[in-house]
Amino acid sequence: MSFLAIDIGNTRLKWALYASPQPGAALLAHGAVFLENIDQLAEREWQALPAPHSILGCNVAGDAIRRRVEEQVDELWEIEPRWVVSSLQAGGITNGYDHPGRLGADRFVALIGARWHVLARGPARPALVVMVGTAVTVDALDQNGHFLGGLILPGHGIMLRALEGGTAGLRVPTGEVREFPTNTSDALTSGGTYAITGAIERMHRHLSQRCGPHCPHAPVTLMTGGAGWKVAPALDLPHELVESLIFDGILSLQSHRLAL
Ligand SMILES: Nc1ncnc2c1ncn2[C@@H]1O[C@H](COP(=O)(O)OP(=O)(O)O)[C@@H](O)[C@H]1O
Ligand SMILES: CC(C)(COP(=O)(O)O)[C@@H](O)C(=O)NCCC(=O)O
Ligand SMILES: [K+]
Repeated sequence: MSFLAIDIGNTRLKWALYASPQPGAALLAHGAVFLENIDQLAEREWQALPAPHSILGCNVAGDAIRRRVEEQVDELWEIEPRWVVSSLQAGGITNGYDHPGRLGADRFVALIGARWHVLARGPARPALVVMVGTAVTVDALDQNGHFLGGLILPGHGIMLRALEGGTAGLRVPTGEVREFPTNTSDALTSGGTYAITGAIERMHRHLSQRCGPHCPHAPVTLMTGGAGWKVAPALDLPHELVESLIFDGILSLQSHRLAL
């Protein structure tokens, strides 16, 4: 009953083949390709994979990309991939967005993955769910699994490209994160990093204040996304890098679906 999970972001398509559609299932294979290379998935990354029994994906890169990925699946297997659509509730969370269907599917499954991690470890507690990708999202889940809301801000790459494009003097190599940057490269890298960590620290404060009085457990901060490792060292909060968070959410959703 192997299961293929697909996460399509605005920079890369990530995929993971599991032995079965349950959280904690054995990981058989996984990979990531930049979006410009998705038309080679069938003849490269997926070519030697055993046919999965089911496929569930989340996509925030638009319908054209989704159709191109479906063509790659069709080239290899007789399976219709299913795609996550954000909704009012699923996988143990409730969605407080004004229009629940408009929450990015990757954010939605990351929240479900975070809820699974929280409950797998012990008593229910709030969670701050940070995804550092093309964009950065900082989402707040209360101790009951209710999504309170979240921030969207530019990822490092977009910030730097915006600054390069909007100025004459900021085309410089990447620098280091410093408390008091003394050159352009360090100033840009530190500015971008602290914009991201500052937003995370601010949302952590909001969530702690919201849930503090009647929740014995402080929020847990779970970070994921391709650039998470770059930001984590500068974050002034206890946190955990969970590379598989989105896939954990997709697995949880698929297991609920099969349980219905
Ligand atoms: N191999 C890589 N090459 C370039 N950038 C990478 C790589 N791996 C991770 N990144 C970083 O992670 C970001 C993409 O992360 P990812 O989580 O895949 O984004 P998305 O989900 O938006 O597609 C890039 O903007 C870059 O900062
Ligand atoms: C915010 C995002 C662009 C993040 O995408 P990513 O950085 O993972 O490519 C994506 O979650 C999205 O398109 N959201 C829809 C709008 C919203 O969530 O409000
Ligand atoms: K993402």
